[in-house]
Amino acid sequence: MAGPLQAQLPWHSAVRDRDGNLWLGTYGQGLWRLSPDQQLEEIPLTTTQPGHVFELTEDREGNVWAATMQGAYRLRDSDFLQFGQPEGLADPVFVVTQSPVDDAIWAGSEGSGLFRLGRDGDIRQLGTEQGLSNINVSALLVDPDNTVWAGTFGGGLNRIASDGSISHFSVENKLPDNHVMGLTRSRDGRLWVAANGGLGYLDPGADVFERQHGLPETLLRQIMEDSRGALWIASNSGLIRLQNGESTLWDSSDGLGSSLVSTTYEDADGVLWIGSREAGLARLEGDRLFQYGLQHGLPQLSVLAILEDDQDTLWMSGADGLVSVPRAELNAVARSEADQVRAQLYDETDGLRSAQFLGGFQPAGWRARDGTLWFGSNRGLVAVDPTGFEPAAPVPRPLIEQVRVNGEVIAPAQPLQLPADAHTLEVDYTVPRLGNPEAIRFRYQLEGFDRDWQDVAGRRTAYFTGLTPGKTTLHIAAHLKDSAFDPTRLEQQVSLEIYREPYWYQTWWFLLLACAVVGLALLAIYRFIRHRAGLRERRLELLVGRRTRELQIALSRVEEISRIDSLTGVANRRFLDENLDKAWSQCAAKQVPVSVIMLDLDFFKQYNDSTGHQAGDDCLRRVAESLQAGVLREGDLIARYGGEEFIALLPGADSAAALAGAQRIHSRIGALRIPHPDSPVSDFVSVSVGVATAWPGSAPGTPDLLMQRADRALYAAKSGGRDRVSVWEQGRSSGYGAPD
Ligand SMILES: Nc1nc2c(ncn2[C@@H]2O[C@H](COP(=O)(O)OP(=O)(O)OP(=O)(O)O)[C@@H](O)[C@H]2O)c(=O)[nH]1
Repeated sequence: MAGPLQAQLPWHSAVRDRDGNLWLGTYGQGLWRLSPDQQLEEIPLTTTQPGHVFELTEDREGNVWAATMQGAYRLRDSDFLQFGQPEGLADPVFVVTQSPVDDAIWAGSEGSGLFRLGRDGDIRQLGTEQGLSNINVSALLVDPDNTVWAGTFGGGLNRIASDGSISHFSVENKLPDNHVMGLTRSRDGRLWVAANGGLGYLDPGADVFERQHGLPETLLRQIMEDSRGALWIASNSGLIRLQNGESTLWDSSDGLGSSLVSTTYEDADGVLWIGSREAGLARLEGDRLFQYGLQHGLPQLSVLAILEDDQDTLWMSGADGLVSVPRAELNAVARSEADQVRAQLYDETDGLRSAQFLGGFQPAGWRARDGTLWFGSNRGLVAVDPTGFEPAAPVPRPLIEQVRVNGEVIAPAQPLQLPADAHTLEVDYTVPRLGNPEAIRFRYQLEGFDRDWQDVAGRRTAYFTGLTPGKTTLHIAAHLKDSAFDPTRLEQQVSLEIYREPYWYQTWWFLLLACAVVGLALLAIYRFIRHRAGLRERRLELLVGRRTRELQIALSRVEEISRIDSLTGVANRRFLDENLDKAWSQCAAKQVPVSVIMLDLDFFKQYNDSTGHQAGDDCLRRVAESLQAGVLREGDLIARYGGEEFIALLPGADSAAALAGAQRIHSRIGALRIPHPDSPVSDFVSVSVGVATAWPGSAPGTPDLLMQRADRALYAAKSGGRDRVSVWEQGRSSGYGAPD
């Protein structure tokens, strides 16, 4: 420390910062800084009060903090050297270059003429009073002999000799136009001038400009000679290459994003970089043109000056700030090896007085011999020392400052317990970073709520409504505004576990219960339906059974009806016919005889006539009853054969048995003693009976033949006098029991 300093300053506090500066806080005499090269300067504090500095400290980001009566001051060196009006220069600066002889920086301003910044910090201004043709200096060139060429906007070209004398060139010296935009000296010694509407050149030693023909009629801005000797001219109609007197134009039809080309730069590999006012950066390698845009990671689309530092990083000034991007990354994108570059954008939040740089004139930026990069901006000259450029301090983990539920502040516990009626949740967070808080960007994501990270830029509150009950986690991440957000960088994230109580109807046990109740109800409904279906089935079965039985009864009734004679109740003729055939075959099988008794009421016509038809029916019924009742053996069949004629079928009965049966029948009917007043043979109803017997198993014959024989025997009984029994015999029928 300098000895006298102690005596001069009543210092009260001190701190040595990371750059070796000693900061001294005094009582009543403000804040002072002693640089490592022993330069002492007062650091102005914006206070009207006497400068009492009680305490000094440096934070981990390199900010120096001074505690004063009026509060705390944060003091921080800008990463940029700036020369504007406060430093004795002018705003705005169009062009900047450096003398190759004395390293002085020359700057051309709009409205304030030309400035020279000497290495000793001396600033000299040249205006019309010093002989400059115009105070809008729009093009600059310093020759190796320290001759300065200053093109102006409207006042032609000034040549400032090393002795300070100024001479003018204008359209009178065949300058293409008095609005000069670009200046360069090609390797053959020619001075080229790009002007509004044309290109001209001044050969060494000549006093009159020559016009370069064959170029498009447009606003020409900058001229650059590349390593192969071709001239490249940035213009408002595209990029023009002039080689061997021939011009070639690249414009938007060739893939350039915009035809408003503002600048060009050739890198060490011979690749041409093209800046445009509105469409970003393009890269031309041979014939291959690649246009970069925002999608490739460029933070802005205006590129007004392109410079390169020793680390092969391109620095580009634009309307929204200064961008740095490694050239290798740009190459990788152009070769499809990467999608995006990692670009840094510097603007007011990084300490720039204005982020609006100026371009279109030559040179809009200049790389000084010490590697410093100079740019013209709206607020003066900006110098960047890329080597001393500190990378941005890493962004620390965000901090949760406050949590509000339904507008009420609650303690931010882990996990955060929220009541069931938590309708709104607000979480305030920040990053404990003391320098440039605007450079921090935030994102957050609520698990199960946000599908992706929400980009909330600089907002430091997360707001949620309609939180679902149960557990979730809020993740909050911070990153620098220029660097791409990387969700895997957990060291830049903080997480807050949240548990929202469910309402009783949202609890698991209630849901379980509800499920069980619904399940049981469904089961009950199912069983009820099944029970009903079973009942109906059984009822149907019963019904079907009953109907079946009824049907069977009806059927058997029909069957019975079909075999019973309705008047007398004995079998009818159809049934007899069926049974006759059956009895015939059975008797044949058993080798037994079969007999038929055929009987007919005598003079029944007369009976009907004398007693009436009803009495005739009754008579027939009584005869049938008598036949049915015990006259025959089991297996015998009585049938009404037709009218007043009956048949008795006697399987197994031989002729003797049949005759005996016939006689029994005859006697029983006679014994009924039914009066027959008109019968010539008896006073009572009588019958004539014919009997026939056959041996189906041993003698030839048929049932029909048996019936015919019985009929013939009956006929014999009738013709024999009636009221008698007649047996069929071969050749004749014999009569028995006829009344004499
Ligand atoms: N009341 C009544 N009469 C019947 C029935 N079937 C037939 N007859 C009558 O029986 C009579 C049969 O008459 P005929 O064939 O001439 O014989 P018949 O008078 O008995 O004289 P013979 O047989 O020669 O003794 C007819 O008058 C029929 O109308 C019946 O079901 N009911």
